[in-house]
Amino acid sequence: MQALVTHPPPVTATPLFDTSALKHEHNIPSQFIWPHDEQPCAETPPELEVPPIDLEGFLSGDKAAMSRATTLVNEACKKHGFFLVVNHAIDSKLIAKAHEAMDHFFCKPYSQKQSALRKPGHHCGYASSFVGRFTSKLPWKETLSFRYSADDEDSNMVENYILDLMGTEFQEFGRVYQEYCTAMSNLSLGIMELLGMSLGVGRSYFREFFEGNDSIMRLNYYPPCQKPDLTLGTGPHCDPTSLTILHQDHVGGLEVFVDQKWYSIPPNPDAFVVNIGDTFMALSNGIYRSCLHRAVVNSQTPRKSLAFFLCPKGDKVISPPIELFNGIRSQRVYPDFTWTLLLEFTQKHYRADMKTLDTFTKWLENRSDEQLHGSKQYVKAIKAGKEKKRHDALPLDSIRSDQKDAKLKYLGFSWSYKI
Ligand SMILES: C=C1C[C@]23C[C@H]1CC[C@H]2[C@]1(C)CCC[C@@](C)(C(=O)O)[C@H]1[C@@H]3C(=O)O
Ligand SMILES: O=C(O)CCC(=O)C(=O)O
Ligand SMILES: [Fe+2]
Repeated sequence: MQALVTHPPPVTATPLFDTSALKHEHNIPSQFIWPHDEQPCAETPPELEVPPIDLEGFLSGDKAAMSRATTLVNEACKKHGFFLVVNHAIDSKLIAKAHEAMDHFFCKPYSQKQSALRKPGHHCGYASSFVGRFTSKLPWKETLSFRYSADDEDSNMVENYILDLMGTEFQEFGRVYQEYCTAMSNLSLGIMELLGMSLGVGRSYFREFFEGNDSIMRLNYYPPCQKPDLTLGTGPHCDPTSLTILHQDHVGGLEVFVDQKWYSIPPNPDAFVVNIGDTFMALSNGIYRSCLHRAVVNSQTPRKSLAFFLCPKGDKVISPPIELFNGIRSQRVYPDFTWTLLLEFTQKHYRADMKTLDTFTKWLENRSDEQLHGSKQYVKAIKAGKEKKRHDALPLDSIRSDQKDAKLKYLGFSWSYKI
């Protein structure tokens, strides 16, 4: 398992990588070169055949359209956690303005973008190739991330954040993304109705769960790279968040891992790419899969993508509705947790990849043992097999299927089995 704590190298040792400055460089710094088995395919992989979901049809209440949409979403989310949404009613002019605003920011000199620099351990702000955060397998991208809250009292959070960060020159930028994030939040609630229906828990369950969402908007800017077969714009990962609504520009580069192979997702300006994240996989009790995906770069053209990461309020307990572990799938797959804790895990302890949720579960258990019994020595003794666990919690894999009601309680999360 990867080291849980990634200490950034001492400031003096951190070489300054501005991927935009490196776009013509043929001699790529080694920190950007990925291990051979993770490097992108030499040829663009085949396109994934994904039937687009007609959201307007579903929301209209037309029985045939609703049935088709719920069936397609159920199949896609059980198989790979990815689908396309069309007829989404998002104004194409707003999408175009969001892409233009992005160019306005990323074309600024590095020194100006640096004023928005992400602070260590925090997810908001500007990052370039994540220098100082990771020491290898650096992503070939620049990003700008900020929070969006659907609560009324925070109705201008995005606009105010951007104004504070970048000044009045970016006032219009802030207005565009305030409007764009509000549109994404409303779109995601419609998709939550669809997911609720497709899982058989009703239209309102997940819609209500995410009404007051506290989400993340991320702008991805991928400069050209002269060694696109050795680097990655975004490495293979599952989003730790609940649902991602992504709009990619005309360039292409998003790839999804299905049936042990990578597939490319061709750009479609009229569609949003939607993928299930780790948190919704837990909310579905593992019935829907968190989508494994990555982004490749090219040697000619910058690529941009707008990613809206739907997240619940930080303190809501991530626990599946009982209907999802009271029948066919009789056991809980993941423990209760909060998004605040999982977000902290990805920002301070672990680089999100395709194993984040499993690693997080183990981290929670170890952390709870330490907290419960207050000693690292205890955990070390457990690991050395010198001591039995002094509480009724059993590791997930040792739960016997005949257990009627094993209550496993850890600090920070709890789960119970009703079999
Ligand atoms: C909560 C988040 C962490 C990341 C941004 C959002 C959702 C996706 C995550 C990420 C993109 C997964 C791949 C690794 C990562 C470090 C990245 O390449 O940006 C992740 C983001 C992050 O931790 O900043
Ligand atoms: O840029 C893309 O197409 C994908 C980006 C992504 O997966 C992410 O930001 O989580
Ligand atoms: Fe992602």
